[in-house]
Amino acid sequence: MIALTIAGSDSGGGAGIQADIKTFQELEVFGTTAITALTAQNTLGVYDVLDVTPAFLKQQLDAVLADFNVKAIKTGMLFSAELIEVVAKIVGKYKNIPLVVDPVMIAKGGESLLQEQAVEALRTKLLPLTLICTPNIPEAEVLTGMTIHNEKDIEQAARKILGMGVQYVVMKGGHLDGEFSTDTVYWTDGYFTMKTPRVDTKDTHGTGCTFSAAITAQLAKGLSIEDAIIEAKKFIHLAISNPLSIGHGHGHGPTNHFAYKRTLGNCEVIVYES
Ligand SMILES: Nc1ncnc2c1ncn2[C@@H]1O[C@H](COP(=O)(O)OP(=O)(O)O)[C@@H](O)[C@H]1O
Ligand SMILES: Cc1ncc(COP(=O)(O)O)c(N)n1
Repeated sequence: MIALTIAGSDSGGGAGIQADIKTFQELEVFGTTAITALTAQNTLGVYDVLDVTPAFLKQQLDAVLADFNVKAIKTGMLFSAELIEVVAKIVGKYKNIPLVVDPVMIAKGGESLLQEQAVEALRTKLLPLTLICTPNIPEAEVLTGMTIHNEKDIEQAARKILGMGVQYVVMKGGHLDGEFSTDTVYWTDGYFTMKTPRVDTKDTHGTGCTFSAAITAQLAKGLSIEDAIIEAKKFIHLAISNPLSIGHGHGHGPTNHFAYKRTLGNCEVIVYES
């Protein structure tokens, strides 16, 4: 099975393209890539960003899609409106390949990974092509212009994002408080909720990338949309709850991409169906 990630490189290895390939590998999916930008980054922050030209991103996408039988595609850091336009134009020609969009905007350290002017291109060009979009709460606020305080707001924001052309929205609850880290999956006429215990840690660098890469890998392997998302929730919970404790310890350390296989995917996800 082959998957493609269109994302930024994280020199620190915990997020971005590196997190995606490690996750694909762990799930026995062959990873191909189209890199949008290089970041000079570690557990303490992003020090610099160097984006590729739209023409070079197109070359990478054309090279991969012309040769490989790609079964699922994900996007991560897309950085600019120009790069989003290239992705939408090319991915739009492959409507049969499921597209997972992680609308990456801000790194855990607060640095911007998406230019402000690019949000509109994300909304209008890419979201209409998207099977599954995985915003965290701050990203959902930017996409919808809403302020999210409670479950009712989460549902309203999700419904707004569905209105932008997305088929399934996974509203991630990593940024909320509480005993559980709860994500809710919405589609036009239903939703379900997934809960795993919240791990008390600041080593959450790359959680969103890893989660969306795991969904993409499971789709590439042929799982249903619901099963792919639930299996990915196990993957990310195990990755967060088996810490690697690397880096200097003052910042956000990476999650453990080896944990899923080592624990045989052994993790309970509480699922409430609507
Ligand atoms: N401390 C935590 N304990 C358990 N699960 C978490 C924790 N933080 C995040 N998650 C889970 O990790 C996934 C990514 O969520 P989140 O951290 O909100 O994304 P992002 O990296 O985009 O900010 C979600 O499934 C979320 O519930
Ligand atoms: C290149 C790159 N892409 C994405 C993220 C976001 O990481 P997270 O998954 O923690 O939101 C990042 N820090 N760097």
